Amino acid sequence: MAFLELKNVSKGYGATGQRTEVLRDINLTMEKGEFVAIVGYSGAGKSTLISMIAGLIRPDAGNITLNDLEITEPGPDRGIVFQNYSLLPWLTVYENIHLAVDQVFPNWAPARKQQHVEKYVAMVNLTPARDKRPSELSGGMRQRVSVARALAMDPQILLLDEPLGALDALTRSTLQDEISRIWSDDRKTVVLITNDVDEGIYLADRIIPLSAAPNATLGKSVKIDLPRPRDRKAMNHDARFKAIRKEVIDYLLGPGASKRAAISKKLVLPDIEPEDLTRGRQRFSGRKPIRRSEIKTETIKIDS
Ligand SMILES: Nc1ncnc2c1ncn2[C@@H]1O[C@H](COP(=O)(O)OP(=O)(O)OP(=O)(O)O)[C@@H](O)[C@H]1O
Repeated sequence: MAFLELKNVSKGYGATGQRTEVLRDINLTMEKGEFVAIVGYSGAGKSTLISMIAGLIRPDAGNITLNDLEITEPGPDRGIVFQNYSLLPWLTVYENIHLAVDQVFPNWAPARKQQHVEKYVAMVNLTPARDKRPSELSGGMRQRVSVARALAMDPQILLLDEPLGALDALTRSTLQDEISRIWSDDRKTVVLITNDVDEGIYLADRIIPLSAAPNATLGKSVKIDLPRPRDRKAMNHDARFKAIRKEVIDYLLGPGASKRAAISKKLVLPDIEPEDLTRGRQRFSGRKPIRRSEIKTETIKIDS
């Protein structure tokens, strides 16, 4: 029995006549403790997909089960980290996490709650900032609080919806390292939504491309059999890494994608890292978000 299972899940928005079918026939099974990255175009329906797993929205067709129980609403068994932090601005780092712990473990003694919160504050290296409010924190620190808050609720599965998307490149790679370390210690089941193919390969056990909407669907799941802990720089020269990246990008740029691109030239492609980071122009100089208007599929060149 799979731990998480999505069976023939479809979802669209809008009334009849103006309706867009965003996701079609999504099938996914995950084992407990697995880290799966789903990578796709902007607007493909990644947030829609993770929101359905979170129980925030319901599929139009198909069903989603966690531990063989159908997901029909949000629950503490699923911890979510969004791109926009979603912290309470009037509470400190400690208090933001404590509030979540209070909700999930109301019967714990105060000392146990305190110890639990301190553990997760320390796990994300925020002990020196424990009494600061979100406005006093950098974007990376805020996202660390979000990760700590989600983990402190001890969910069965962690849903990461482009958690690093709003961060500068250097902070992003630091947080990738932290997520990787925390996952290695904790072995939670994780679904990571990202538009960065390299980020998915660096962090996950499997990476699955999502084609562009409408009717976006998951492509072939690619196993990431690269040893852990992974070395970002060495990985760039690894033949297996290049093969995985090529397979994912080929799917995203494949015949279906180019047909759709011919209809809409405004597709935003996933971030693609330069192969040699010592010569890389983008990662350490701060990768800017790609604007739709800046990118046309036919101008993208991928080194393999
Ligand atoms: N509540 C909604 N009502 C109507 N349309 C919606 C709604 N939510 C999302 N959509 C549309 O569904 C499509 C997929 O959106 P979604 O946010 O899931 O994509 P995404 O892959 O997460 O995009 P991004 O990477 O840019 O965040 C988009 O065209 C979006 O405009």
